[in-house]
Amino acid sequence: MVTNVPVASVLGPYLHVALTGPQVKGPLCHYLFRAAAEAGPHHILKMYSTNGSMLNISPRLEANSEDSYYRLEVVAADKDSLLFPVSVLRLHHLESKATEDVGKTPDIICELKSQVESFKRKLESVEHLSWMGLFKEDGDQQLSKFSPKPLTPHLSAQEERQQVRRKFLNMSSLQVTEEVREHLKTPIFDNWQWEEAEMLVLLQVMFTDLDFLTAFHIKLEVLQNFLFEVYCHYNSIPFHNFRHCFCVTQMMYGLIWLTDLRSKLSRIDLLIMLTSALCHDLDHPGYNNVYQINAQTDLALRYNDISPLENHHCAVAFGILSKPECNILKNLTCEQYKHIRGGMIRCILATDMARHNEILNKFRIMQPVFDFTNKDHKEVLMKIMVKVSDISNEARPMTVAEPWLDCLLQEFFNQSDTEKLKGLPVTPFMDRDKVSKPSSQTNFIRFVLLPLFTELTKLFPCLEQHILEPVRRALEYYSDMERANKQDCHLKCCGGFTSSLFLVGIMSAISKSL
Ligand SMILES: Nc1nc2c(ncn2[C@@H]2O[C@@H]3COP(=O)(O)O[C@H]3[C@H]2O)c(=O)[nH]1
Ligand SMILES: [Zn+2]
Repeated sequence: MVTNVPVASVLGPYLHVALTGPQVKGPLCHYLFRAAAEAGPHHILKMYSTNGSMLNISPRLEANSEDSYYRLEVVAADKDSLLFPVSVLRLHHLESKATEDVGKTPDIICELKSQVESFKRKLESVEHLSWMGLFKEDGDQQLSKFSPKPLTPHLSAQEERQQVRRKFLNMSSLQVTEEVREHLKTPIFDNWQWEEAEMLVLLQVMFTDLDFLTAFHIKLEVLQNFLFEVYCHYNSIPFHNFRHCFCVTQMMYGLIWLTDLRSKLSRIDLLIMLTSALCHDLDHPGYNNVYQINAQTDLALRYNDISPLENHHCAVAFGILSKPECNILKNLTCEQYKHIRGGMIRCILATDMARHNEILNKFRIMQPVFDFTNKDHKEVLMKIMVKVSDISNEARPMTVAEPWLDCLLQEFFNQSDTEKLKGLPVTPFMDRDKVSKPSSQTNFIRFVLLPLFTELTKLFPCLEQHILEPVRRALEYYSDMERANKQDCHLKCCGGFTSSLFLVGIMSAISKSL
């Protein structure tokens, strides 16, 4: 632990720090050494400001005063632990052992337990987002829209899924009205009003209305098994969940109709795009590639740090397809299967944002001479279509898009909290202490969405009104919000800082491929 303290820490700020005992002062590294030595090699240090927010331990920490001392805490979790479950288990173990030896639970263990519980509550609650104005006036209503449905207490996850399956199978797709079918083909479709079983029916409608069942001899029952397994393999996490999968697939479906791709690409390529959208985030754990690599997770080890998540999503997809009762590709020729497998792997791996510039630049070069009969051109277009669908929330009406941003930030903050707790590098644009909702979005729209959507709109000018204009309106909306926030002195500092943080963060992720 001590040897991991960066050399620069020696030059760190002069600090007033409260350790467990009295308040003391001196350079940052002094406390790190002292606390690390006291804590032992498997513990993690956390630093808090006087108002209780967690700080990055770094030489750039601001020097403070006796009135605004920092608090340094030791967390009972080691670097291999799965954070809370394991640390809580360890505490229980420690508690029972200490109780056996001493006859009562020592104060230090009570204190540690209450710290773990309080941090756990902080991670699980979404109220902390309110300080950034994350919720509009009717916050409660919105919260209920995007927060996961509470499980019926007596139902296990398994039973709940079976209930969804029964509902799904009992609902005939014929019940989906013509009006809903038409709506499903547009980016203004409101995903929040549908429950899981209904989303499964709507996915079934997408596959049937594109004639995939007849073209590829897919039995309805097999399609239903496949869709249900896909649903089961998304996790209940704030953003990368089954509803996100539904949205991305629905946007892909909408784009296919809006751009009349049915007349430009083969049916098999459309199947690749829709199925890739459906499977692109399967079994997402809620922690991104940077985390996987820094934390040396099993996924990073398995895939040698190369797009670990996207490789995993793809492997899970083909795992599902390997079950005969779910295999929608089983009646295809070997040649067709190989084509679809290759296409899906390319499309799903293309959703790694570290490859964003590489793929967008390829598309830019092809743009002036784009040829729908050219294999390379088609492959890049298919990747671009999946990428656009994946990050298309802001192309939706504001009432649909905004709750998605809240969900995304919740997942970001969960990750950065964990990074802090485990002593890993903190991903800057995910840090709850540094990021604000409008600055995160204005930067994402300016530097990622507009360049990508503009390029696709050059090929399909009709998309201007459907995806470019709403994104421009969203930029105005968040720019106004940013300006309003800047009138508040505290947020002014955060906002300015966040812009540069965002750029450093997202651009370093994006430029990895260059
Ligand atoms: N700030 C911001 N980031 C987004 C938005 N939509 C998608 N992203 C990011 O783009 C990434 C696309 O790939 P991931 O799903 O891994 O993670 C996604 C987020 O990090 C958005 O609306 N705002
Ligand atoms: Zn996604």
